[in-house]
Amino acid sequence: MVLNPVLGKLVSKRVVLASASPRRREILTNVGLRFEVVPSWFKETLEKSSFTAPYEYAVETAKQKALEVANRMHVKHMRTPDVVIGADTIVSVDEQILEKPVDKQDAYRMLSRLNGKEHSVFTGVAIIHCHSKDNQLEMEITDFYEETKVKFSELSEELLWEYIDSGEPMDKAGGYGIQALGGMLVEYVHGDFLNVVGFPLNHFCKKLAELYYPPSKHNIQHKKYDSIPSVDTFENLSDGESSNFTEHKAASKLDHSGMRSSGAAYTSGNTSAVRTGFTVPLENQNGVSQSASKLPSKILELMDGFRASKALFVASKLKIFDHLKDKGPAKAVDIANDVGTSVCGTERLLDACASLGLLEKTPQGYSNTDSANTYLTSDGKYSLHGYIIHSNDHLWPLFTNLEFAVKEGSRQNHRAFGKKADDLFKDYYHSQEVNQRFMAAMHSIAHLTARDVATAFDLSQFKSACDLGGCTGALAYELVQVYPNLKVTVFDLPEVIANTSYFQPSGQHTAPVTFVSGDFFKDNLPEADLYILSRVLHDWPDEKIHVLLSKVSAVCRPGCAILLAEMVLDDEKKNRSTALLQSLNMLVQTEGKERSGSEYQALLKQHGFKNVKIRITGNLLDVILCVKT
Ligand SMILES: O=c1[nH]cc([C@@H]2O[C@H](COP(=O)(O)OP(=O)(O)OP(=O)(O)O)[C@@H](O)[C@H]2O)c(=O)[nH]1
Repeated sequence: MVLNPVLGKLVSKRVVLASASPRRREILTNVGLRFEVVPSWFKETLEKSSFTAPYEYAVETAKQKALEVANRMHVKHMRTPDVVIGADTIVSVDEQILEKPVDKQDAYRMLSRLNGKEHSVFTGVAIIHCHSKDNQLEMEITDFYEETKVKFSELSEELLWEYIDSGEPMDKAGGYGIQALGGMLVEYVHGDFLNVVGFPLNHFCKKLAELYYPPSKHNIQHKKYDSIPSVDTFENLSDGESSNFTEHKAASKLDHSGMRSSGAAYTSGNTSAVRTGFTVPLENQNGVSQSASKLPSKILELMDGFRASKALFVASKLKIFDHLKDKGPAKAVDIANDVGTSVCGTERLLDACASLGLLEKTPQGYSNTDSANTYLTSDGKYSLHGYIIHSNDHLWPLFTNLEFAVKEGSRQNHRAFGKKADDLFKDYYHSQEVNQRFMAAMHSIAHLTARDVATAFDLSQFKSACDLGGCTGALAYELVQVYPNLKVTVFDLPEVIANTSYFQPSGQHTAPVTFVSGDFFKDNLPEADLYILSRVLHDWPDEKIHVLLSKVSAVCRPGCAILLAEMVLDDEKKNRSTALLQSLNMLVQTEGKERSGSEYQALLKQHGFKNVKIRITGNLLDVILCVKT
């Protein structure tokens, strides 16, 4: 017997679970679903950086798992299944995706990242309805995801290792099993518990309800374009309703966006129109209502992108995150009084920030989320405040001239700021304020990426390094921490070196870092075993890069090396939107661009750097190392 009528719709169908996960099997068996298990052979190796959000990665992997099984079963002339279900669970923390650990060290790395913090668990699910027609496999794919927030307590090293030694982490996303020993690590769970375990049962049933019980014609005609979901719960549905999946398909096939064709992704509790995934009435010019497919959520998200960015920028400029770190939770009226803004405007800004996941809103007032405390307050080690202010004050005016930049193929500083600087960096150095703002922005990104850049390769063979254009020294300080025998010289323009003292870390690691002023295009370069160019080459056109690389090559002895830190594009330049948007960013303000691994290889080769190694770090900067032979 199946308690839920929605699951009853699957009773007569051949259902296949394309997963080896014993937890998924158990969750679905427990609710009376009858199915076969055919584990997917799809390797979970999709390029993570090509997805703009972690849930997209989980959804795509789930889809590929299910597709592989559907195709394999069809090709092998086994009876084609009616429904194939695939799922993929990932953990997302600090913009990183964690899957199952490969060994104990990996489990330790993951659990240490989660320690004392909140993270998100996403499970992507794909439901594929299959039909075999003239021996051709036809498929209708529905996909969705669910997000659950989980917070770990502060855990000691000893406890972490004891847990790792239990063996439990090894086949679990993020390295823990919330349903067993791992439950002891968890302080709270916000959202669907089973989603963390590996399968969002509630959302799955709602999705089936949407598929098998689409809204009746009567309901559709009376709904407004922006109506909330037509199927919000599945409990009150009875088998007596007259619709079926095939009827619904005919109405839902259109997707004017050209984007994913079914199953708009949404989080639980979000009741926007996107959530329905159903036909909604649109009136044509004659006032006759016609069916359109679900809303093009990705396009709508992109259309809204600039509003979300600006809300973040303004909240940062007003130092709302600093304020809430000290005084939260606080009411809108108190925040408005303290920062000197209108109550009505502040309240809307705070609500928008809460909806974007930057703040939490409770009856006590607004408070920072963990990631706002870490990244959005102005004084934290990993603060992005400097870069956000730079984005608002410098990049935003440049980007408003993107159309000119694309038409003319050149930077737009003259339009954005009313003056044409011959030298790229002159813009920054004409005022102390702008200079410090730019340095703070570079410092933010350098801090966030420094550990991954420093550890992408083993650099312990080098005794001295010179960070050309090393700005505030953030990478240099990280390097001397990771490699205690290394001495690093930061070489940058006099205007930069004059302002570095503000960014110096306190503590005993300052001695192996020295600052030397000079222009790497004109002056002699300091002697070193390792020359570092982090976010430098992307500022310049190839001709200028050749000037710089030939200077580095001339002072680089055999056995010495060059290390580049840049966003490395894939060779076809089609995947990594962060890097491709960064390349537009370089267009509006420099003569440079982001380049692919092969392009960097070709540039280096011309200057005697041959054995080029590239590491994609998963962070904002990738690393290229080449030892001169
Ligand atoms: O708290 C828990 N979190 C996660 C799990 C289990 O972790 C894995 C996640 O891995 P994946 O989604 O890749 O699924 P696989 O096990 O590899 O099986 P597939 O055949 O579907 O690829 C999943 O098993 C979760 O159940 C957990 O148990 N507790």
